[in-house]
Amino acid sequence: MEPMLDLISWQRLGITIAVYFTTLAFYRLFLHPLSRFPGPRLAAASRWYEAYYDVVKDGQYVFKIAELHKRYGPIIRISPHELHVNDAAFLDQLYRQDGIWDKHAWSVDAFATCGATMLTPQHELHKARRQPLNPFFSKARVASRVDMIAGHLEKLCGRISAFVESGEQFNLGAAITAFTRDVAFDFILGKSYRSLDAEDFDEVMLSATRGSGQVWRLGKHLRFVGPMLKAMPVDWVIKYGEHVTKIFFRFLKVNMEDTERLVASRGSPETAPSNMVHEIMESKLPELEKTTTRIFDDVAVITGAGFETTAGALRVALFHLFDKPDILQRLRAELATIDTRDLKATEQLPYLKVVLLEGLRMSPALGARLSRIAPDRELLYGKWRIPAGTPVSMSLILLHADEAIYPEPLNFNPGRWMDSSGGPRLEKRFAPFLKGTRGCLGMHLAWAEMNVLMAGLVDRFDFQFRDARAEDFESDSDQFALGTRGKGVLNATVCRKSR
Ligand code: HEM
Repeated sequence: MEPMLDLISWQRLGITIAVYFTTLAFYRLFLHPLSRFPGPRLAAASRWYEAYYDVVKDGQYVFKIAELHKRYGPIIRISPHELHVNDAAFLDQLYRQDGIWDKHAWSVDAFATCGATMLTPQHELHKARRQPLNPFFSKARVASRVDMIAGHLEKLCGRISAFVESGEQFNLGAAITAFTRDVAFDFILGKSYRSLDAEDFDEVMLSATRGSGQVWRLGKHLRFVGPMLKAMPVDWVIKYGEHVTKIFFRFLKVNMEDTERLVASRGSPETAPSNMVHEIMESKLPELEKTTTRIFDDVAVITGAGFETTAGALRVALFHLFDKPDILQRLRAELATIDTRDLKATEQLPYLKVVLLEGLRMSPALGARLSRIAPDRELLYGKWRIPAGTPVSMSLILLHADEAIYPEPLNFNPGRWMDSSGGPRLEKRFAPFLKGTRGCLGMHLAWAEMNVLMAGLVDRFDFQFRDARAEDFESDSDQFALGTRGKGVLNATVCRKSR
């Protein structure tokens, strides 16, 4: 017995662990297929480097990566396993329609919602799950729901008109999120979640988005966090959680019940209008993919992807429009050239389009770097041969602020997209929704909402933002979604547009 105890003594255990980690670090630094790529040694040796910026520094790794690019060049090794490229010319190589493209499981699994299409690492399974969603989110389907979008706009304008009468200050930032949220749920589930009816526009959802980013970052490094949170009984969290968590879980519960209701009503004649759940249920996917749990993962993630993304671009564009009278006047003059506000007409307006492009540039929807893996072939970046199976990522925050492409990137300047030589060149290097097999599913819905809301509000109201500053809209952290300094708040007073 004694020799056995001796064998597992603490000292031996310590030495074994030390030898293991030293050997692992040696392998990663000198023998690993990525060892010849530039980047900091610490990041190459251990993921704890990233964990420090993710967890301790609260979502700062993307900005550290920007610094590292300045030092080491456009392609760098940012962890033992992953490369990052900061060069818009590589967008077309990495986000493509042809070929097999996996996602980095380590990153997407941290959400513990493996049934969601967006978070499915494997190419084939993702492709199968996305198939029934493509027609549901097509431009034609969105066009068929413009009345629904216009209805929510009227409700928003009604709420804003009440603030015109009262002269009270209100949070336009939360009101915009309420609009995009109500539209997204109505579109996806055929039911509005009525944030536009809430007195404070369900302002708490702004913090909830940020909170889920924190959980995701922690879950990447501590793998038990996501599954543990998912296993917690919802009613228990609603009872004992802190304020924001409670509200978020209450909302998740309603969302789950709605999904269950729609799954159960499959094929029934008096079911809700067009909704995504039925689209999946009626698809050719195998029955295993049609369980309530799997579909709920998709509902939760797609509805989650569908509001702060669009709201962020609208908020920054609205702030700058009302902060820069010349841009506002030009947009109003353009709107005056059409006598309808329907989607088809507003889509044709070139200045409205560049105002929105500039909003999308200054508010890239996602703070997270977006990885792709080519499992079956090498990728080429300049002289670099990237081994098959390597997660390679790019970050929209960094691309959209590249001074070489966008001089004075912090300046809201729609004109940069109109310059006859520069504009088309810029659009070629710009992909705010990304492209390829895993590009944004909700792009047409987002464009419709942005066109309708912008034309609707600019036409009717004059906003004043007394305590808002341009810095409030700058990204301050990676919350998977974009974290901004102002956290989505945009306090406004309003009057009717002067004629
Ligand atoms: C301005 C608004 C939006 C922007 C800029 C945007 C941007 C993006 C980007 C960059 C991706 C790629 C993410 C990745 O590689 O992991 C993405 C994916 C996605 N987006 Fe959006 N998005 C917006 C609005 C929406 C809306 C309104 C919806 C739905 C209601 C939506 C649903 C999705 C989904 C489901 C995916 C995953 C697609 C897949 O993996 O096949 N997005 N979006």
